[in-house]
Amino acid sequence: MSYSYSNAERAQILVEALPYIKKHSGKIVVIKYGGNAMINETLKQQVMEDIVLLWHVGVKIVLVHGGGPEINDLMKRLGKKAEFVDGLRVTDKETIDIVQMVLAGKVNNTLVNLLQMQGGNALGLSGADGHLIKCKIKDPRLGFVGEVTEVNEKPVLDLLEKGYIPVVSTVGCDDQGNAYNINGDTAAACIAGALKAETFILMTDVPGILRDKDDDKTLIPAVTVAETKRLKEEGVIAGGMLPKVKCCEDAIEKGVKNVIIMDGRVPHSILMELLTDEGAGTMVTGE
Ligand SMILES: Nc1ncnc2c1ncn2[C@@H]1O[C@H](COP(=O)(O)OP(=O)(O)O)[C@@H](O)[C@H]1O
Ligand SMILES: CC(=O)N[C@@H](CCC(=O)OP(=O)(O)O)C(=O)O
Repeated sequence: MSYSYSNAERAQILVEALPYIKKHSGKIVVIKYGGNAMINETLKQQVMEDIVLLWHVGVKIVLVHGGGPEINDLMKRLGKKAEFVDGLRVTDKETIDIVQMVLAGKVNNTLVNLLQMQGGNALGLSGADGHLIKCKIKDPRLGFVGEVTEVNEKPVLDLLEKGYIPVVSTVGCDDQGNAYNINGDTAAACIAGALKAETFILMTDVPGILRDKDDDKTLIPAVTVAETKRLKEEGVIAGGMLPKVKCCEDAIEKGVKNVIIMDGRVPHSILMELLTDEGAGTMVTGE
């Protein structure tokens, strides 16, 4: 989309971003990207543009991605039925191979490529690289689904230090070399926590935490962890939002300053959140 702004208006818009650029430059921002926001090619392109723009102004971006719909797609093509228990994919031996191929292979490569096409310098790694994500079996009934036991943030810090955008797929491994499938939100929250990120952005398919989940106009722009606990007790936060909010709480407990649940379907929502006073989605903070 292009707008008919005068040059003076364009300059004014850029100047208005200056305090926000100063605020975030040099800080670590972890972005969890996945789900439907990753299916739409135009939206995907816009997310990559946002990331590269922020990277150019000195924000230390770490992109952690899922790819559930793409795993479903390959499973279907291979004639395998996808099965979920409490939102987690039942992952047998064959499925973990598919998960690795899709997440650490196709999706990771594609995102690295797209970032580089926008002029960014990206480097892909999986949770198995550099012992980034260690895990153990979460529940034997789920097969190779990993529960994160340890995050070694050093490889990510090294890449940030060298000026790269690390792009992380959420496959982990144990000391015996078994690969595990980890839920994208959970893995991203663990990485954000280990990095003590300034900001952790969780992209989803709803505007944020809503007071009435069927009414987008009831968006709650900001909540504290104490308030999320109350909203859960009241039943306002339920269903798929429950594990998401748990990820926010865990990340904050580990030292992340702000977590933002935002709508990945809104074009340039990342820039709106970080570089304007409009904000986007729900910001969760410790107090
Ligand atoms: N208070 C709430 N605000 C927003 N969404 C909520 C709320 N309570 C429950 N939900 C449900 O949570 C879902 C988001 O979780 P989910 O679909 O698992 O996200 P994703 O696919 O991005 O991981 C929404 O589609 C909505 O149905
Ligand atoms: C254990 C488990 O369920 N893992 C997820 C990992 C991918 C993911 O989380 O993808 P999104 O972020 O796109 O949802 C899965 O297999 O679908």
